[in-house]
Amino acid sequence: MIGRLNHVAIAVPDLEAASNQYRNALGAKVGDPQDEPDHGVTVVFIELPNTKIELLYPLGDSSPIAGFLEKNPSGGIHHVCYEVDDILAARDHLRETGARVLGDGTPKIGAHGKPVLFLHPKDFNGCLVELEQV
Ligand SMILES: CC[C@H](C(=O)O)C(=O)SCCNC(=O)CCNC(=O)[C@H](O)C(C)(C)COP(=O)(O)OP(=O)(O)OC[C@H]1O[C@@H](n2cnc3c(N)ncnc32)[C@H](O)[C@@H]1OP(=O)(O)O
Ligand SMILES: [Co+2]
Repeated sequence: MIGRLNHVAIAVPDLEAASNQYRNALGAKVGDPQDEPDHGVTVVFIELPNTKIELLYPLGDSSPIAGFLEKNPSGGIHHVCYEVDDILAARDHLRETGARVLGDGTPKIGAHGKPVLFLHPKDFNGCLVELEQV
């Protein structure tokens, strides 16, 4: 069911500093910050030859990543995103396996304009999993 690794997301305490570090120290192709108010984050995408890095910074006062950054003030890997062909079929299958789909199970439109869902980290070895329909 899951396909390519679409991105690895890193929550950062300073989006500009992290962007400059990837651009200057790591020589990566770094995009511009993109506010995603529906998700409570500002994101910066870094294009790699085989996947993307998604830098995340809280946006607004009820960001879902605020708690993560409080616990990890230097930042840290926040989630991985796998691609799926059919996100509703994936959701229903995962629910049948007992996995918790976060929210009410209705996909939201993510940063790439595609439907996304999240699976609880406690059900996937402490790793927050995002699914993106491509
Ligand atoms: C623009 C969209 C973009 C895209 O790719 O298109 C995005 O990726 S948006 C990304 C931001 N949105 C989300 O992350 C939505 C899904 N996340 C959530 O709903 C929350 O972050 C949640 C429920 C995973 C955790 O929320 P919170 O930290 O407030 O809850 P708890 O403190 O109760 O945490 C419960 C338990 O889980 C551990 N935890 C929390 N976050 C993570 C994480 N990222 N990775 C691994 N584990 C995580 C936390 O430490 C708690 O564990 P415990 O042992 O009980 O302390
Ligand atoms: Co993501």
